[in-house]
Amino acid sequence: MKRVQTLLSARDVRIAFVVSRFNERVTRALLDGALEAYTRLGGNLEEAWTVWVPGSFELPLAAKKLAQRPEVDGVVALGAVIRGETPHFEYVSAQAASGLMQAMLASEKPIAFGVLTTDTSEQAEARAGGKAGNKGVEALYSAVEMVQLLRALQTPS
Ligand SMILES: Nc1c(NC[C@H](O)[C@H](O)[C@H](O)CO)[nH]c(=O)[nH]c1=O
Ligand SMILES: CC(=O)[C@@H](O)COP(=O)(O)O
Repeated sequence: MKRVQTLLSARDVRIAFVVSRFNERVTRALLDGALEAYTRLGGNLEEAWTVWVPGSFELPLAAKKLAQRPEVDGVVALGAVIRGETPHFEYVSAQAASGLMQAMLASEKPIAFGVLTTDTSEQAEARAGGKAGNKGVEALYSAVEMVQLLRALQTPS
């Protein structure tokens, strides 16, 4: 049985970060976690793109453009969509997720989904470095692992 074993390392993995400015206090905490994890894995922040967009609805377009750059191996997309009084939450969160998936498949580069979709601000803060962890860190780990996996799969066995 063929298997792929990857030791998580970002030493030669160039990750770009795209972040929603909406709910910036939460999204900056997601970004801080992701950048710290990237550094811890050996990533070079000096060469890393960090791009801000108005909201999560705009993440897919910027993520796709970054993924299409030859010097980018993978993208981490970070946002916080917090339910309000109207169905707007459903549309923003669903299209952000769908758009990022389409961007990943079109670019054939990993685009990690680090977008919180919560009912309350408290739930969002708990997932951005609080008691429920940091989804930005999880998204970074996913992006690095997928870059390494795709490289292994492209290497003749
Ligand atoms: N309500 C939230 C938004 N709304 C803004 C949209 O993402 C978009 O920027 C606007 O509709 C203009 O196109 N965005 C979030 O990221 N989080 C929210 O809670
Ligand atoms: C997710 C959203 O767009 C939300 O913040 C908007 O709030 P509201 O539904 O009260 O307009």
